[in-house]
Amino acid sequence: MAIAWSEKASSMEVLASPPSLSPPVILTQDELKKIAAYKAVEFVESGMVLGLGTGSTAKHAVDRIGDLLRLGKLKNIVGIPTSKKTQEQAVSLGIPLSDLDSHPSIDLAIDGADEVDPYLNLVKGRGGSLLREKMVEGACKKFVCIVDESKLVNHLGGSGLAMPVEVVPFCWKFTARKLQNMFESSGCVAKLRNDGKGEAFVSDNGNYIVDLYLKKSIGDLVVASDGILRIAGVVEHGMFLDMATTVIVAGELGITINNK
Ligand SMILES: O=C(CO)[C@H](O)[C@H](O)COP(=O)(O)O
Repeated sequence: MAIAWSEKASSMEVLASPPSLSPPVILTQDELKKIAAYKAVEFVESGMVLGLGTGSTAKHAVDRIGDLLRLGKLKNIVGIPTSKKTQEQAVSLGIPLSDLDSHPSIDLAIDGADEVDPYLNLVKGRGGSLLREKMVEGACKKFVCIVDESKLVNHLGGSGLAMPVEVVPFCWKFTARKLQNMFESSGCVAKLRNDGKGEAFVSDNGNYIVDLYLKKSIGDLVVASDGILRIAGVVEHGMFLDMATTVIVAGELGITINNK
């Protein structure tokens, strides 16, 4: 049976509230992201192999890990970055890096998300790194997702923002049309993502991203996922179903930790 975040909220523990000050402190979205990220880094222990996420929320976590390494509070960390951008950030912070070939089992990954439903299914990839994120986070014993409360939705696609699908550049219009037709009854419009300079956005893997905009729920998520992956030309999609083991949500009322 479908549930909504508002129903779930009554059963969630608020772990930390901002201090009660007068006048009330309004935290920015970025401050909330940082609070969630710092909380997640409390799960990190010396000696761990860590999946390092991508995006403005994950960036705070990577910064924090770098700080703790520099201060000697964490030791012997190996990071597995989920994008070239995170790789550059981690190198600049002196975090030792490796890859899935050498470290096929990861202790813990920390990453953001674009949407989180009440079952802790996610949409990821508005930053364009969904393939590497799915590979790394799929290899994790624990995947802690960190979001501010604006990312909570009652069903995936519910924010009205993009549901990303990574496709090969070859005949991308053909693939985009197939995707749009597949979700026609959900009012789907498929658009090629651009890089903001008039060209197609190209992922770290040399692929394009087709963003699906949905007016209605796409129904059964496993059926939708399987359907998308059966289209030749699709590399991966941004639905992360049953992957997050914990979602940390930072909001004006404090932090909630939601475990699978
Ligand atoms: O999936 C992602 C990148 O591919 C990001 O984690 C997601 O887009 C959230 O980004 P942000 O933390 O900047 O809101």
